[in-house]
Amino acid sequence: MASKIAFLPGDGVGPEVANAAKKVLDAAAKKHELSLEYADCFFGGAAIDAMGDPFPAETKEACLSADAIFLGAIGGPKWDGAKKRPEAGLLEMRKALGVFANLRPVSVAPGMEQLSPLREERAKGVDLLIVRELTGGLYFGERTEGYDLATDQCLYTKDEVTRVARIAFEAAKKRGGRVASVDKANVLATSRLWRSAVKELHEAEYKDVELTHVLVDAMAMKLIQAPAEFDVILTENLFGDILSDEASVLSGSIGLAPSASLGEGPRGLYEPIHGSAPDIAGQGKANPAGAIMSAAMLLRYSLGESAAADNIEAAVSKALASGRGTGDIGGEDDTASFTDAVVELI
Ligand SMILES: NC(=O)c1ccc[n+]([C@@H]2O[C@H](COP(=O)([O-])OP(=O)(O)OC[C@H]3O[C@@H](n4cnc5c(N)ncnc54)[C@H](O)[C@@H]3O)[C@@H](O)[C@H]2O)c1
Ligand SMILES: CC(C)[C@H](C(=O)O)[C@@H](O)C(=O)O
Ligand SMILES: [Mg+2]
Repeated sequence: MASKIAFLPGDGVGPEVANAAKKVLDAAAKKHELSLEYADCFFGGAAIDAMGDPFPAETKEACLSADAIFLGAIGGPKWDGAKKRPEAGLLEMRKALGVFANLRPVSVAPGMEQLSPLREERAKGVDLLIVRELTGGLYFGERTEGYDLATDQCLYTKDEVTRVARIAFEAAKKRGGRVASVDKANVLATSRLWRSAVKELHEAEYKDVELTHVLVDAMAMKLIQAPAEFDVILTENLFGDILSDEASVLSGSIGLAPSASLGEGPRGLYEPIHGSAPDIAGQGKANPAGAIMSAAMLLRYSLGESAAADNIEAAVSKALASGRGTGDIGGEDDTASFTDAVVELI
């Protein structure tokens, strides 16, 4: 039976990188004899234009009945004044899918240190996984918005912290065995709850994993100063959003960074971590590697096809190692020619 993928290209460079990922997925499917069926859906600004809502009921239904959801990117200045912005649609979708754990891996492959802005010793051996809580915290609290006063509520329950911490500890057991939990416990009540819930779970079930607690401002510094020291970085929604954009640049460009958002079951949401990049949209300049690697994560986590996922990841690494790449990493490819190079290697 065919695996069903809800396919949401979105806005700006979203469709450019999503179509690149689809091309690579199709090549991997052919090679590994997988049957994939796509349901094309309106989402984000494109859905506001077509249907008046960034997350229309039809799209929600297609996502909920799919095995996996693939998203390009959404948003852009065109919809800044919209009553319900594309970004609100994205938050609503993550909540509706129950994908509370967002995995954002960042690594610098041996020999690829020259792509990193750190360029030297510090970039060597960087291999980290950010586990970002995705359906709680400031992004989902109540808001009030007036002319001279606005508020955003930050709320976490212990259960919300424990379930995402468990994902981080389990991931660490399969990687380097270390978790750095990031919070702002010197100021925020939600961070003190975060720290005590993480400690309690560690004490009860994961004593074999090394756990440290790092304040978020210090982590912003350490990610530049000594990024190779870290293995799994566990953190709440807002901090994870910011630190993952920062960490992505360690490998050369935000355009290289993939993500998987997972909940209780195998169904997941896969998207590069970057946005719609309005400054380069429509010019064929977007780096599709993050979207392509997100497609690999889809095969691995939602469809259980790890051989096909390995094949895609190896093809991207090989293409990059041979000097192929888009302009953001100093290469001469456009989106299409880099994608073709990856397809060729598959
Ligand atoms: N998941 C998502 O869909 C998502 C994520 C982040 C931002 N956004 C939205 O995207 C819009 C633009 O946001 P922004 O400009 O702050 O962030 P952005 O990630 O779109 O772009 C930041 C910078 O990175 C560059 N960049 C991004 N993706 C790239 C790629 N694939 N290849 C090469 N360069 C790339 C851009 O050109 C830009 O200079 C906003 O509306 C924002 O809300 C959406
Ligand atoms: C667009 C925005 C809502 C989104 C987020 O903050 O989660 C984006 O920045 C991301 O990282 O996926
Ligand atoms: Mg972000």
